[in-house]
Amino acid sequence: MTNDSPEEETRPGGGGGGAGGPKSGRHRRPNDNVTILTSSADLARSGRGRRQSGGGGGGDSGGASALTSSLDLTTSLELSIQTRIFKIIVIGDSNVGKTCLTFRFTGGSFPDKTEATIGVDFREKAVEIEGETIKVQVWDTAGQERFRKSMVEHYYRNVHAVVFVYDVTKMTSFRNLQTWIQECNGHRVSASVPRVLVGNKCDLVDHIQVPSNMALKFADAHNMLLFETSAKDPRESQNVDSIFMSLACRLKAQKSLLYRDVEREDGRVRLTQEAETKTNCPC
Ligand SMILES: Nc1nc2c(ncn2[C@@H]2O[C@H](COP(=O)(O)OP(=O)(O)OP(=O)(O)O)[C@@H](O)[C@H]2O)c(=O)[nH]1
Repeated sequence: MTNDSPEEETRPGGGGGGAGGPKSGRHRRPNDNVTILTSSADLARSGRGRRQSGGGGGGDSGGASALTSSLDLTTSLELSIQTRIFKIIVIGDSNVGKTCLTFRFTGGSFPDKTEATIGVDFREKAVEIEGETIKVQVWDTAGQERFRKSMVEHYYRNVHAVVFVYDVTKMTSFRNLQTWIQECNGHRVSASVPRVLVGNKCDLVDHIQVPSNMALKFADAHNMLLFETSAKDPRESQNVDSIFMSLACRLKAQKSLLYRDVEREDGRVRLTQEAETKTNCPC
């Protein structure tokens, strides 16, 4: 808690480790076709956000005004419904930096001060991928058992992607990943839900306990991509973005879970589940 392309299935190879330098191609940076809209204001500006409806115009007759309001409302409804939301949960031991990573992605900075997350904190960011605005809803979960036990069911319900985080300077946080994965599996998260592994605090180069090759082996064994990064080091901010953007790209390429299409029938709006979507997301 603060005070405050689908990813290709082929895993890039190579070694290398600490923050800052080239990361052996393990994580990919967002392609130029991917735009991050930093706030809900951006969302509105992009023409996809909610529009204000109602409020009669100067010379309109009552009927025309009502019709305009009705059309505005329909348009507004369509636009808001058409924005897909991807729920991504961030899981891992207490103190590994889950809050800081989510803060870096959604707020673009490193929080001055953090406290243990209680339950869950939600952070959201609108991003544009191949011309579509998508809301990435990040669930920053509590690492401490006592702050999470009543919430666990909610974490995994309708989740679209899972980010497992460990602290590269703390071997126990890496060893505990097994438990986090078991918990995730225990909540019947589908195999089609993408998972990634994140080693955080790479800026602490003199204190690294988890070698990159060990983490890579673990990631391979669990069919996950590995990102080694730092929420603190501003030079790593693009890599932090890449964690979430790669997932968003991959999710966009999959069948949508939340997106609903709007169909009109006799002037009425009908909501239907979206059919399979095919994209060529370049991420
Ligand atoms: N050096 C360094 N410190 C970090 C980094 N990320 C987080 N921290 C520090 O690690 C501590 C814990 O960070 P949080 O983001 O609150 O950890 P958390 O995983 O959310 O913890 P819980 O809410 O208890 O689950 C804080 O003191 C952060 O300042 C990083 O990349 N580098």
